[in-house]
Amino acid sequence: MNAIETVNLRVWYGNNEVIKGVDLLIPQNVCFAIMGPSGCGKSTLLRTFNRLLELNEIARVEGDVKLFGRSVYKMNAVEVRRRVGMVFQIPNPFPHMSIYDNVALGVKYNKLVKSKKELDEVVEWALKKAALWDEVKDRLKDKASQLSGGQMQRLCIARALALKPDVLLMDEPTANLDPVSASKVEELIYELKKELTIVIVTHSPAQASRVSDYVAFLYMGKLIEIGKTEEVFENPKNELTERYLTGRMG
Ligand SMILES: Nc1ncnc2c1ncn2[C@@H]1O[C@H](COP(=O)(O)OP(=O)(O)OP(=O)(O)O)[C@@H](O)[C@H]1O
Repeated sequence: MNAIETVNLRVWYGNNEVIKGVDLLIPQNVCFAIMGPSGCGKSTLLRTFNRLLELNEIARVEGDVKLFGRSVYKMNAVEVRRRVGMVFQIPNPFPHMSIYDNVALGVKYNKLVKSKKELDEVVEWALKKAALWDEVKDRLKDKASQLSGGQMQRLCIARALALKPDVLLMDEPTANLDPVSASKVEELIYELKKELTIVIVTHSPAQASRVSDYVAFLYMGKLIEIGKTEEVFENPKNELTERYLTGRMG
């Protein structure tokens, strides 16, 4: 079964149609990249997957998004957002909260544990999964704002993982990181996709080719091409894809 499926998905902001009938299938346990030039609708598409888009009052969605075969619109929105975690372009931990609380908060809110001991275990587990534990284990009470940008982004990944999601959405997760921190996040993606499905938005073809198994090329709200990353990069079927991959598109 596919992790995510969209069926004739359309999105408008007011009268402006920005996603124009997208059908795509995202298999389980892969890293799936959505690439395309600025403004083509990548972030908008991603935000339909966990129903985050409906928090925007002027956004209107038509069509369907299925999570493991079930329409997300027939599920509880809070449950959808627990199962489909998200990491953003600018690391957004709660800066005044401790490192520990940043990870623990959602776990408590979703009542996923019964005791403090269990909570400690989940926090440790998530920080280990996000490859941050060794750097923070002796300073869990420090404020998140005291971390570096790269550490903050891994903290946000830990915060999402602590809810044990099936899918992790990453919207340009390395765009604001230095190269070393960015490659740490890319290594993490490689490890994490063994256990969950990752959908990453990137405007960098190089990053898509490094991290993803499948790739979709979006252009002006339309899905131009989709396939195994190797095949799309080696032999793009659409001229627009080729122009994008060879840097001949703005
Ligand atoms: N909150 C909003 N209100 C109105 N229009 C919006 C809103 N967010 C995005 N748009 C418009 O929708 C279109 C798609 O934007 P979106 O952010 O999804 O593209 P993107 O491919 O992720 O771009 P980028 O790579 O620059 O982040 C753009 O024309 C943008 O101006």
